[in-house]
Amino acid sequence: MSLDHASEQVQRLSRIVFRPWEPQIISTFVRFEMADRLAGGSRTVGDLAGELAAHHDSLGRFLRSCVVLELLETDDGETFGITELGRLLCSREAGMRNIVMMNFTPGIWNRAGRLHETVMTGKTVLDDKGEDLYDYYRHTPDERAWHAAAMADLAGDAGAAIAEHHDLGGVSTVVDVGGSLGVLLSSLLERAPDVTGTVFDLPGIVESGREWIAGKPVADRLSYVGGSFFEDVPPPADLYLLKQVLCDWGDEDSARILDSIYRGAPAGSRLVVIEWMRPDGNEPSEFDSMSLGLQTVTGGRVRTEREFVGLLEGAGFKFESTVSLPSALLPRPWHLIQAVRP
Ligand SMILES: Nc1ncnc2c1ncn2[C@@H]1O[C@H](CSCC[C@H]([NH3+])C(=O)O)[C@@H](O)[C@H]1O
Repeated sequence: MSLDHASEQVQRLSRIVFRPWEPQIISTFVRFEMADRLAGGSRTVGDLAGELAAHHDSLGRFLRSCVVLELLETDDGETFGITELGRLLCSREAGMRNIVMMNFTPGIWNRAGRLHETVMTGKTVLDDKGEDLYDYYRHTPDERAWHAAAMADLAGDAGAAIAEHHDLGGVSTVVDVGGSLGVLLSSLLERAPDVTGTVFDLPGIVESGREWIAGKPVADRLSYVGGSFFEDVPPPADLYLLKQVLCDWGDEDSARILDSIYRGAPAGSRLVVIEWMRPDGNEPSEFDSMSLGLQTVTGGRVRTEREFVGLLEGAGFKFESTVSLPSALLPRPWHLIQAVRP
C-alpha cells in the first residue's frame, strides 16, 4: 500500500470516526430553533448569544460547525445566514425536524450507544432501571412528545399516499392499532365521510391524541381507546391498520400483538400492516444498520415480505398482497402488507 493511499484511508476513517458529533450538532440546531431565528436574515454570534443566553465562544464554534454541515453559511465566521438545507429544519416544515429530535435525544441516543450489547445478545438494551423505550417515555413527556410528533409526520406522509391509492370501499369502521395521536386515521377519515375510526394505543398517548384531535373536522368520527396490545384486545372493526408497530418488536412479541388483533377481529375483516420492508437475501443495504438500530433501541427490526407473511399467517390471518406506495418525505417507499381474518 502506498503512503498516499494509506493516508487517504486514514482520512476516510477519520471522517467516519468524528461523525457521531454531527447528529448532536443537528439536534442542537433544532433545539435552539436556529432555522426560525435566522428566517428573517443573517445574525451575528453576539446577537444570538444574547438572545439564547448562551456561552459566546461555544456558540460561535457551534455555528461554524453548522456551516460545515451546510445548515448555515458565513463569510466572516461571525455573521451567519440560513441555507436551503437548514431551512428544512424550521418549525413549519414537517418531517426531519421531529425525526432529528426523536432519534438524537437521550431515549434513543443513549440506547444506540449500546449497540454492541445487541450484537452480542440479539436483544434490545434496557436502561439502568430495566426499562424499554416505551416504559422510559412514560416518565419523559418531552421526549415522548418528540417521538409522537415524528411519528405524526411519518403518519401524515403515509396517510396521504394511502388515501390516494387505497380503496376504503365497503369499510365503515377502522381501528389503528398503536395509532399514536391519530394522524394517519384522521387523514383517511377526512377522505371517507361515512367511516368512523378508533385509535388504540397506550393510555398516555391516547390522552395526547384526544387533545390533538379536539376541534379538527373529523373529531366526531374518531375515538380513542387506551390499553396495551399485550393485555387488551383492540375493538372490532372492518379494517385494522398497524403502521410501524411490528418494526418495534421481535417475532415473539409481534406474534402476541397480531394474536390480540385476531382475537377481536370479526371474520372477513382486513388487516393492513404498513412498514418499510427490506429485500430478501443478504445483499448489504441501508436497512442493515436501520434494522440493527431498531433491534437495539426497541427490540424490533426491518423485515422482508416473507417474514411479514410468516408472522401474519402464524397468527391465523390470510395474506393477500403487498402494495408499495411512494413517500413524499423519505427516499424509500411505504409497503402495505394486506391480509384477511378468515
Ligand atoms: N403495549 C402497547 N400497547 C399499545 N400501543 C403501544 C404499546 N407499546 C407501544 N405502543 C405504541 O406503538 C406505537 C409505535 S410508533 C407508531 C405510531 C403510529 N402507528 C404511526 O405509524 O405513526 C406508539 O404510538 C406507541 O405508543
